[in-house]
Amino acid sequence: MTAGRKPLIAGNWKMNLNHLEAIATVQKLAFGLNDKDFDKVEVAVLPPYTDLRSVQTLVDGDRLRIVYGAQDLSPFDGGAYTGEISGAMLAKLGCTFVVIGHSERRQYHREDDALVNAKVKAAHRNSLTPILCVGEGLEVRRSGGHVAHSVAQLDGALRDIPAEQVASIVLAYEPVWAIGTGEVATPADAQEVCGALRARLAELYDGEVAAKVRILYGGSVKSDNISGIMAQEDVDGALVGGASLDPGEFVKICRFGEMSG
Ligand SMILES: O=C[C@H](O)COP(=O)(O)O
Repeated sequence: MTAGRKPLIAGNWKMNLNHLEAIATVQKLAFGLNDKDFDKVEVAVLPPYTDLRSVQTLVDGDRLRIVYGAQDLSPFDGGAYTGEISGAMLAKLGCTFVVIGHSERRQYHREDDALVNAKVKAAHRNSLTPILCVGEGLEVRRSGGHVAHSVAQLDGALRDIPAEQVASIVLAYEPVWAIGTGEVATPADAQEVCGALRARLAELYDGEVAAKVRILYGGSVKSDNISGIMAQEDVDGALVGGASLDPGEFVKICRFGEMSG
């Protein structure tokens, strides 16, 4: 965490919580985060598509300082693509963010770097901020190729994306072996790859662009390990899966700076 980049804690609900559960969850989050001086951290929720309208109504109606986004989008802006959701539809629902290239999309839906790149472009066409995920599996980690692997995914995702668009992007380093396993990367592991991603941005663009980009860590983040992760220079927040489904725990994660010991 470095002054100048506002920390972002984003809860990726994955395929959990229907729209009624979403309303109850956001209400509990709002209750836990509603003091006026809690503005040092940007808090986002990333619900399933079917929850977005309910979340929008709640956030707008109660003027909550919680932003929200989707977990994926189509690379196309409209047309005969059964089952797809366009960036324009998400923008109309007031989404700020959209997750792109999550390892579960890469693994279960065979998304490759070219498709991830097309989705980043679709997000920008529709004024959505990508939360672009990269990260290695266990075999790559064991072979020592984790930095090169994550940097290569970054290169593929950002092909032909101009500097002014990259500056507003959010990156998320999520080692696949740490997702939903309870196996959290050490703060030093997180810093190693997040630092390498920032250095690569400086090479591809320049230091000014690299310094603006927020880089999150994701993988078994909980209230008892967030502080060590956030203490790292190049880690600007967290992409939280399982722990974001428990509003009490998610509030504690968002309030990481207030925890003692
Ligand atoms: O998008 C979130 C990540 O996949 C992390 O999930 P997790 O916190 O359940 O390990």
